[in-house]
Amino acid sequence: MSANTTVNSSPAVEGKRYVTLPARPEPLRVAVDETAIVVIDMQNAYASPGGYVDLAGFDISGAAGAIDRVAAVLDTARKAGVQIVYLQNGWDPDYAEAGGPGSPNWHKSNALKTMRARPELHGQLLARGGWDYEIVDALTPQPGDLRVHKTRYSAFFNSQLDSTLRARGIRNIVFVGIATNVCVESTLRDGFHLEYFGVMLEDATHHLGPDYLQAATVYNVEKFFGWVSTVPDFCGTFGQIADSDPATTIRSP
Ligand SMILES: C/C(=C/NC(N)=O)C(=O)O
Repeated sequence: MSANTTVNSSPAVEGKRYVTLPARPEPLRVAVDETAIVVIDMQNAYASPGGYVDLAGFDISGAAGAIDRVAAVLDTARKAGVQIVYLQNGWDPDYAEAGGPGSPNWHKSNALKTMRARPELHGQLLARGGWDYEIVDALTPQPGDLRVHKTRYSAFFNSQLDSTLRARGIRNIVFVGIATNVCVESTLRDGFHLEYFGVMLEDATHHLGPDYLQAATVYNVEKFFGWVSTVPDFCGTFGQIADSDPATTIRSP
């Protein structure tokens, strides 16, 4: 397929609204009501000073800009009638869901490691019900948005995400959130294997670690697992339609 040929994620059906999102490596034509925004872990843990990744020593200076750009995406999506699904990463307050020493998560989770190194933080990081687990104030979910809890990096693992999306006929997922190279990429990859068309808005994501990790995920998504687009392109495309706007509806010839 040539680099500029538009990819259709589903056959055209009369009465449905379609848009063509500029993306790399190809523009992607999607049905609006088969598309969801999946907001990965825009929680205080990952995006606020004093949250888990800040306390664990990661640079979160890029998170504030990501919050603003995610807010713009969500505003446009709501006006276009696109379903929004918020993922929240974490565990029960007793950390039973985190797994014990028999789980690799217990050994690799930087939140758990930080709490073991600083016992005064025990019970505060990524615990459901606490400030760290909550979505940042600027992105508070609105009526009609959905929230899905997850306990590992991939939002598809042991969660209700797949059934939540399938029940609503979603085939296309537009990903925003943190961290590009961990939970965003893990979820987009698993989505690919579950037959979802994944689009990452590169400027509405933020990575953890060196800058080359953002570039690496962008490369992986563009080359192997999905499509890469931007906030201006998403807002420019979906901003042209309002909920139930007939202008983009496919009609029989
Ligand atoms: C490192 C990390 C990443 N999470 C994410 N939301 O990408 C974690 O949860 O510990």
